[in-house]
Amino acid sequence: MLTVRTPASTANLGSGFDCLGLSLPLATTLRLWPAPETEIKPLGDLLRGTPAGPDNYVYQAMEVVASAAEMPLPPLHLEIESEIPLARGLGSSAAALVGGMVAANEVLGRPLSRTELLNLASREEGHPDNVAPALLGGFVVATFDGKAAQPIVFQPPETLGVTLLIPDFTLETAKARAALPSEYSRADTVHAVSHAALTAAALASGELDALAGAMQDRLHQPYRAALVPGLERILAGAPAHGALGAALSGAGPTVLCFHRAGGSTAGLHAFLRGVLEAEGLHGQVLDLTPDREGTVVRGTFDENP
Ligand SMILES: Nc1ncnc2c1ncn2[C@@H]1O[C@H](COP(=O)(O)OP(=O)(O)OP(=O)(O)O)[C@@H](O)[C@H]1O
Ligand SMILES: N[C@@H](CCO)C(=O)O
Repeated sequence: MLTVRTPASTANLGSGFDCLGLSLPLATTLRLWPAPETEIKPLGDLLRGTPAGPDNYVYQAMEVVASAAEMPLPPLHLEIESEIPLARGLGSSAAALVGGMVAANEVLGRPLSRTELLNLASREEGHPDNVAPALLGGFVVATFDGKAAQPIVFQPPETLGVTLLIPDFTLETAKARAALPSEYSRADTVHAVSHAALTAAALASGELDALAGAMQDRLHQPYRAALVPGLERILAGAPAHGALGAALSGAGPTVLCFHRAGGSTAGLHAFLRGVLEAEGLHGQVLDLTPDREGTVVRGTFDENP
């Protein structure tokens, strides 16, 4: 049996819109083996409602690789399980896409390189900031010119912890992107470039006290605040409650706070829950440490379970 495990990811980290991403330890897991006819089984509560046929996003990702490699997929059994809540800003679509692509590449005997897989996934997603950490793990800075992605991966400091506030409601990325303006002033552009660069430098150097200032953003968060009740209050108040910095995770509605790993996050949790309750919303607050491995493949397609 072939098993492919692909992590969740948080993109943007403030101003690093479409170019910064961090891999997180929740994962989507695919299990595949040969079968007389193709069968697709999404399992578990989080995948309820996702298609159990060839229109499933994971299988569509597999077909993208088959088409690029000009090789047909054999009939197969595909089980999909996920710990990543859908449409919450935690890279569920990137994990499904990258997992499916890596799985197809394994099934077909690895016709594509990792670089080719990353380029294909970036083209499908439109930007590399979730797919690159989903494939490569760790913290990724990546550009994308519409054809090829150029990633640099490094491991975040051991002292970096992550707190997520994951609301119960969903927000499709397409809707959250539609809320953004198509043009920005020079001042906002300079603000974005400088803050994204400073965020990357803070994470690369371990100068974590710079994060609160570095993670300021004028590019997407102000426009998405209307779609995420409580966002502005959290971004303004989190540092006073122990966060090193805070940002909307990807397209939202999850909000990400960094904290010092090993330190108490009780005050931060109480603050985040208080904002959620004040907005009349429900959700969960989770402490995690970054994923460092990216997509992991185990076993082979030849072995039946
Ligand atoms: N494991 C999966 N199997 C099938 N479809 C999936 C799976 N994971 C995600 N999807 C599809 O992707 C959609 C969510 O993608 P979307 O880009 O809106 O959000 P996200 O990837 O969770 O968040 P973000 O891109 O902001 O991090 C789901 O509604 C579903 O259609
Ligand atoms: N950079 C993307 C991440 C979500 O896919 C966005 O914020 O829209």
